[in-house]
Amino acid sequence: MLRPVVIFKPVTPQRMVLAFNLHLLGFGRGHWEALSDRQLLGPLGGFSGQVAVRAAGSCCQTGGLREMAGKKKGIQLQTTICNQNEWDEMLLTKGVVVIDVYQAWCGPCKAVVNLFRKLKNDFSEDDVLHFAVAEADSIETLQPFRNKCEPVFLFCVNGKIITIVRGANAPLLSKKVTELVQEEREILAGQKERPKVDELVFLEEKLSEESIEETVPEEEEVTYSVGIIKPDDVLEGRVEQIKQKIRNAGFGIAASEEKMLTEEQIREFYNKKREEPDFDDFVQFMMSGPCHILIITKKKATDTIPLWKELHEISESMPGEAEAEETDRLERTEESETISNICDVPDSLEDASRQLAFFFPNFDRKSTEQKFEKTLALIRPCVLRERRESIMKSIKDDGFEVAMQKEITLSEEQAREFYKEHENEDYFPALLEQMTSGPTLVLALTRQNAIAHWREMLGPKTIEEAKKKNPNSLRAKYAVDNLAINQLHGSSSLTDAQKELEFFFPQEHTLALIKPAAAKSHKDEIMQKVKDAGFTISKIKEEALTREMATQFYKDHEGKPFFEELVTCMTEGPSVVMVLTKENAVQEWRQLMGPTDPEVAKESYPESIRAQFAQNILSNAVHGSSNREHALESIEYVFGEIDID
Ligand SMILES: Nc1ncnc2c1ncn2[C@@H]1O[C@H](COP(=O)(O)OP(=O)(O)OP(=O)(O)O)[C@@H](O)[C@H]1O
Repeated sequence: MLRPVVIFKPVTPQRMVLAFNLHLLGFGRGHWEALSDRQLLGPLGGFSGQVAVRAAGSCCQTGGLREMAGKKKGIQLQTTICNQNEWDEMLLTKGVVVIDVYQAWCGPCKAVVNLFRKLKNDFSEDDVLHFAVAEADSIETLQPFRNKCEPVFLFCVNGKIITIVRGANAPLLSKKVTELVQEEREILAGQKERPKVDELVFLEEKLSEESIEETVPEEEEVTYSVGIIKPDDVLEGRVEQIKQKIRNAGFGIAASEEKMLTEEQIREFYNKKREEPDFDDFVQFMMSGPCHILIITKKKATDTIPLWKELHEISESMPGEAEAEETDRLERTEESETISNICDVPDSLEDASRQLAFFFPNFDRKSTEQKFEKTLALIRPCVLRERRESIMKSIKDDGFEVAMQKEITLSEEQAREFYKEHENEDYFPALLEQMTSGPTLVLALTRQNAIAHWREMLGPKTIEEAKKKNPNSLRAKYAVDNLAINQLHGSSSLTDAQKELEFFFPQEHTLALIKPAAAKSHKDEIMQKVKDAGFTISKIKEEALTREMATQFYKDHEGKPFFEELVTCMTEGPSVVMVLTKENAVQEWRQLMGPTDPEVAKESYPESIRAQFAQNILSNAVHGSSNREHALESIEYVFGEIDID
């Protein structure tokens, strides 16, 4: 897994001294209580050899949130660790302790309790397995886990936190527990030496949601091959068509470069053909003009080389001329040319690796794999009117996701601001005129290497150059007669992309509230939806609204027949109140909430929160600010003047 979560460091002498002192002071054995339910909790004994549990109700916090599983039976499966002292005390426990680190607003993870109970039963004879819960906010050591939506399980073995599982991943939790308990058994039975394990140190930055989202998951691992597009195809302008064909066949293109190959490079790449009679002529031909060299990628799971070999066998041809709607034509084939005539590739993985190092010595696989980027794309007014569908198809076909989009007619002031770096250019007046002439489609596009890839699809900046050098590029294909301004824009660097995305999609805050009935029954599911939709939870608290607060929220409805009932419904128990942050947060949260009436929501937007979790129109699960001004007003009302940014 590439997810960077922790670094390792040995346990510090100070920690050991602290633990030892706590033990001397009587923390540990005296402070924890053993329970007599042997089946559930193991045999009685000294602290180091017994299940460490606290009697129900001894926790420093009370209330529904902190109800432990198993309370109904009068015993707790999981010990509650309330503060740093108790955390340090827990570290004295011998054996394996599985700690559910939770947030106050969502409580301990209920989904795993049955699994833990089963594991406890399975290993009841060993007395080496213990379970605990710890609220991230009340323990300094757990500071890096604060304000996270996902449950986190830490594994403490013999006083050291040695591993971590994120999410209520039952199979993984079960596997880890089983492995660790079995190892403990062997160690206790003298069959195995205790292995030297480093303790985990939690790093807040590395645990941030962003770093997780920006990292390519393991299953996305890719393999690489080098492809060469020959000089005649380059000279006759077929490079883009060939690349498109390669992408259509399910491959990615991580890099591409036009260059004159040296004789040595050609002989090296085509080494296998060296015995063929016309090999020298072929080498001369390859040196007759620039080639286009590609790094072709394929997800590892699908095995690059065999698939690539299959491509050699597919009898297909490329279309002749470039035309505006040629994406469709690319799909049509004339049965004459094999793909191996279009683009040459090595035969084996070993060759591919060698060629990659040979042609692209500086190519950094790791950084390429991890560059999952967002870029800004503009489709300008003239072309948007005529060719919207076809451009959107090219975007989707090339593996882009549209993360955000809006149509906007720029005012002259906005256009001047956006293009201020171009204001001394000859084309500036024409650009202003074009950008203010009607709606522009603004897109935030995501995929691996989005910035470079989108620019590559766009082609050269001027229409003249695009038509000459890359007639299949989008700027050439979608040029508008008599207009010198190209019709599509893409950010040129990561910094530009961030700046431009911020210009069109500024980060916004909204006030979101989970109403009392839903907070009671569906909090976890709703929080998961918030997280899945990519919101940052900038502030959160759980509290019962006063009538005054509820009236303030819904002041626009005062006097309506349902108003009193609405206020009652809003004050009948604790709500979860949040500041959600994202580009376009107000609108996106309202979209995720769904229509006011859950019956309508079920019809028109069944995935929405209200469709899934609302009871009725009054108790309709969630509330959200209706516009930016309301959002700022309500945020200040609930959280005071806060600096969220
Ligand atoms: N006709 C109605 N009958 C009963 N309750 C209603 C009715 N219309 C609105 N409500 C309640 O008043 C709340 C505020 O109404 P509004 O029209 O502002 O809906 P909304 O903007 O979708 O929801 P919210 O403001 O809660 O985010 C709704 O969430 C709903 O609970």
